[in-house]
Order: sequence, then structure tokens, then C-alpha cells
Amino acid sequence: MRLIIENITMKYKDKVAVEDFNTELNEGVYGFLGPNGAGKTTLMRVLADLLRPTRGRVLLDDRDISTMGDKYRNILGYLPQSFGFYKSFTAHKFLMYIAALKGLDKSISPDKVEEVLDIVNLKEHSKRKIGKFSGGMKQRLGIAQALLNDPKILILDEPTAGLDPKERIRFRNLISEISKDRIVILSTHIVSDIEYIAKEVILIKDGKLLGVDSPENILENMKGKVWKGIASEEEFNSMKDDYKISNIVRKGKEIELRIISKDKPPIESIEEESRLEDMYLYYFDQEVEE
Ligand SMILES: Nc1ncnc2c1ncn2[C@@H]1O[C@H](COP(=O)(O)OP(=O)(O)OP(=O)(O)O)[C@@H](O)[C@H]1O
Repeated sequence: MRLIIENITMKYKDKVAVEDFNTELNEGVYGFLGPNGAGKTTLMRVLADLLRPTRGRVLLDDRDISTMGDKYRNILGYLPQSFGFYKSFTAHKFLMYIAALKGLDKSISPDKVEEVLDIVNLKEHSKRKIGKFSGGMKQRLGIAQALLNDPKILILDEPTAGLDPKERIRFRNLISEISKDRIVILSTHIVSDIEYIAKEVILIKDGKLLGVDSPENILENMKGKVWKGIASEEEFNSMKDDYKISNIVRKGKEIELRIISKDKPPIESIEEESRLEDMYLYYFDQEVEE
């Protein structure tokens, strides 16, 4: 399976949200990473065939998805950024309802609902009302609805928003488990969501593709660019506007800094092992979130 994003440009009136975007995806997990407003949701919606791009096309095995209609929708699972749940529905009833909307055969729906509840580890809560669910449980239910038609392409827009650290870990494991034989595309601005599970990270800034690479290669490229140094207050003040500093720990009069820099910083410092969030700061030039 091959999904090609070809010269996609999306304009909302004067606003260019995505510009001449090209990349190719096949089975595995892809993390679309970029700050708020980078164009991730717009791209997800184009990939889900919910938004017609101003220019360009998306090809699935050489067929333009916009001409495929139900054939495309039948193999697509999509979790939008904000999903409207009916609070008074139980998880089971909600999934039966979505199964009907998706046109699943009535005879297989109950089994399929049980199956997806099991995958997302909500089976024992199937009779509980969604209004009583935690944020993490709702997100897992959102993923369950996207899995109902056993999609070959699964698109999850900011699926970890509002999850606590434990729920994030659970979510990552879930994505890894369900990614076999599927193209899984997930957008996030939180590096740790995709650090361990993405085959490739797709960096997006101002609607443009900044780069595509595996987390391993990205880390390799960051080698020699991360430093740990000790600064005095004066040294810190003279550096803080010119250097990308990813961490600051005050230890008495000294300040321990984690610095992202191609060259050795002008203070006592040693090279540090790089992490993916260093890359975020390096490319996006802003505070690492979370
Ligand atoms: N319907 C719209 N009309 C006008 N501008 C829009 C519309 N939707 C998005 N935009 C703009 O397009 C740009 C990209 O938005 P998009 O939602 O795709 O980014 P994002 O990376 O998903 O950000 P976020 O994480 O904040 O949702 C932003 O500047 C946004 O304000």
C-alpha cells in the first residue's frame, strides 16, 4: 500500500495553510509533528478526503482518493481533533450507532463492537455511560470507533490531547499494537508521543514540509548539538537570547543548562546525548511543550 501526497496546497481565502506538500507513506506509524497552526489538521482532513485541496492530489496505489468515494471511506478510519460523544450513551451503544452510520452489516456489528472494545481495553466498561469516562478512556473510545471498519489507513488528529502521562504510555502501546499492516498517521505537537513508535517523523512548519526521517536518524543528526553546561548568573544572562536553551536548573549560585547549539557554548560544558525533543527546539525554535 502506498499513499502519495502530491503537491498539496490548501488555501483558506488568503491564508495558505499548507503549501506544496509532498511525501509518500506506506505501512507503519507516521508522526506529523509541528507547532499549533503548522497545518497538521488541514493535511489530515485532506488525507481523510474531507477537504478538497486547492492544488495537488492524494494517491492511494496510484488512484486519486477524491475519485474513490466509498471505496476509500471503507478502508479509512479517522479520529478528528475534537470528537462529539453523546454523554448519555454507553460505550457499547455509541459504537453500535457509529457502526450503523458507517454502514456495517447489522449481523456483524455486535461482534465487531466487542472486538474493538477489547483492542482499546474498554471491554469491562462497555455498559458505562460515556459521561463518566476519563479523557483517556474517551480517546480510546474515539480510536475504537475509527477501527470499526478495520481500516487500512488510520488517521488520528492530536489523539493524545488532554491525556495524563500514564494514559499517554497506554496510548502509545495501543498504537504500536494496531499499526501492523496499516498506515497510521497521527499528528501531535508533543514529541514523546511519537518518539518510540513512529517509523518516520514528518516535520511541518508554516504549512511546509521541513523534513522526513526516522527518529533514529533525527537523533543521529542531533549528535554533537546538545550540551550540558554550568553558567553563572552573568553568563546565563549574556547567553539566553542567543542560544536555544532546553532546560534550566538552578543549583545555588550556579545554573545548569541544557543547550542546543552546533558549536560548543562559551561556558564550561560537555556534550550530552540528544533526545528527540532537542530536535523540536532545534527546528521549531520555541519552547518544548509538556
Ligand atoms: N477554516 C479555516 N479558515 C481560515 N483559516 C484556517 C481555517 N482552518 C485553519 N486555518 C488556518 O490555517 C493554519 C493551519 O491550521 P491547522 O488547523 O491545519 O494547523 P494545526 O497544525 O492542525 O494546528 P492546531 O494544532 O492548532 O490545530 C492556521 O494558521 C489556521 O489558523
